[in-house]
Amino acid sequence: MNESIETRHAQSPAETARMDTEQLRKNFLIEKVFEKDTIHLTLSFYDRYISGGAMPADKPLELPNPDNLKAQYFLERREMGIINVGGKGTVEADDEKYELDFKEALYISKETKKVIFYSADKSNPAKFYINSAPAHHKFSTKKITKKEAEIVTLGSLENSNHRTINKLIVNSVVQTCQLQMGMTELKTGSVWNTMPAHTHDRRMEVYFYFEIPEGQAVCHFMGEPQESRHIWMKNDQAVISPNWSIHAGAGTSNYTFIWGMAGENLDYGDMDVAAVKDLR
Ligand SMILES: O=C(O)C(=O)C[C@H](O)C(=O)CO
Ligand SMILES: [Zn+2]
Repeated sequence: MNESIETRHAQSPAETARMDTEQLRKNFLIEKVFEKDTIHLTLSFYDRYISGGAMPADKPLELPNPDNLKAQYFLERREMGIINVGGKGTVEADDEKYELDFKEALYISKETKKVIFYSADKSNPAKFYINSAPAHHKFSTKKITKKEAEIVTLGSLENSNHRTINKLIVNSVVQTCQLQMGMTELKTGSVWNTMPAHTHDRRMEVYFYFEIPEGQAVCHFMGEPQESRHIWMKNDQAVISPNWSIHAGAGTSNYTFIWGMAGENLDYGDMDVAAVKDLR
């Protein structure tokens, strides 16, 4: 089997507050995103968001058509965002080929029938991190590099949260139905992302942590702002954040993460901020 799709049901804040470590991890953590010559996908019932990874090495990998979608093909009613977090690779979307280098992104429009993933060098395979949401309009497929991204620098070294937010798939850069994706890079010495933390009832979100150095980890905080829980994350793992949950993390070193979200609007700034002094 070179593909898998797992489903995750939506959990309420009250259920989540009663979960132990194992239950939290089972419901929200996505432990395995990348495996050589395999596509792993997780379908969350928060906004029917799909996240996962494709890592072609010895052979190209074709995007499957999971039975859960009951569609003629994966993107019949969906759009997709991809960010390469590995070696150089190519994504073929119908008859167009897009070369993606490390940290380059691709938005693929609804109604793209065939998507194939290739690596340029099997000894340094591409790792295509994939997010997908339901879509109701066909926009244009577009490659996005950091040059086209909207870039914002936030935080400070004094607050251990100096970071660069690369907004890659946002409505000022590319037209999408509901998908937004970007990548936040923490500066050396800064460990906190997304502080002050926030929720956004209008959208769910998935965080994918990478560039965590060997032997280090990130402690991801989730839950309602006054009822928080934590999940320890290793390199190349993702975590689902419900609309009602904060999503922030502190690492034992600096690191990079990809955020992806979908829901009611395309307004990146639409956040309900939880002041640090009020967190519990
Ligand atoms: O470090 C940050 O701050 C983020 O990257 C925040 C995410 O982009 C986010 O949560 C958007 O809603
Ligand atoms: Zn958010």
